[in-house]
Amino acid sequence: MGLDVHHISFRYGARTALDDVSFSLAEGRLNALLGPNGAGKSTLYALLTQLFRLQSGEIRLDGHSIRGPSRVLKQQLGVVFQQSTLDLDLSVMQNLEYHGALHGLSRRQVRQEAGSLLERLGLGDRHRDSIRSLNGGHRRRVEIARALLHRPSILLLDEATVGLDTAARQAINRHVRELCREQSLTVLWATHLIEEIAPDDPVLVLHQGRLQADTTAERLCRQQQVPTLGAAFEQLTGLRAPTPCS
Ligand SMILES: Nc1ncnc2c1ncn2[C@@H]1O[C@H](COP(=O)(O)OP(=O)(O)OP(=O)(O)O)[C@@H](O)[C@H]1O
Repeated sequence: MGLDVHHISFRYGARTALDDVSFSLAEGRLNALLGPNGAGKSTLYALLTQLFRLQSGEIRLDGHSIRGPSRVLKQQLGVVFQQSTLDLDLSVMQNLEYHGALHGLSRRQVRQEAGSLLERLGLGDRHRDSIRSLNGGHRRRVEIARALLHRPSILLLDEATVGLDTAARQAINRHVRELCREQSLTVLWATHLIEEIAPDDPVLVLHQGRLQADTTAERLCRQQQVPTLGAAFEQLTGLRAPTPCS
């Protein structure tokens, strides 16, 4: 399922958060959305998920323009926001069941789907555990499982690995790449961490609301005539590429 963003601009009063942004997601791939703080990533996610109304431009799903609240878009998108929305006192499965009910799935459907998703995400034995008892990396994986429960074809992750240690970040990155490969899942992976991006990943670089690059990481390095994506990022934004804290 193709997702295109076509000439989107968005303002908060006098402040421009997105300025004429257009791109198409590569299907079945992890599309990295790289941008420093304040680049406009969260605003873009709020528009894609229809949390905010478009001010100008359009979103197209498989070539069809989405106008107004769309059930089709809702069905095709799975979303993991920056802030966790899991209920800490409920179990992993209860959290998934609650979300499934919102999407009209029966308990049985949820249990079937959740079983294989949790297995795939390395949480096969944690169904009954409360969210509170899980570490940050495992909570993130539950959120990914929850986002995929209704079988969307596109997964939007907004800084999904923020605050996690290196091992947990790498594990989540690996799991998401497996889902792309094995299920042709299309992913938009917003990050400010260069190290999460592979050389052949499609990369969108957003800075001050403008799309500065739409290519693969290796092509971007060639275009900018620099050896690393970090150096290309610095050249495009004038900012040092952030490195993880741990
Ligand atoms: N509610 C708001 N009111 C006014 N300005 C806002 C609001 N939300 C965001 N902005 C501004 O819009 C721009 C884009 O912000 P946005 O949160 O989309 O960026 P971001 O790339 O997600 O940043 P971060 O990584 O820090 O979350 C920034 O200049 C920000 O200050």
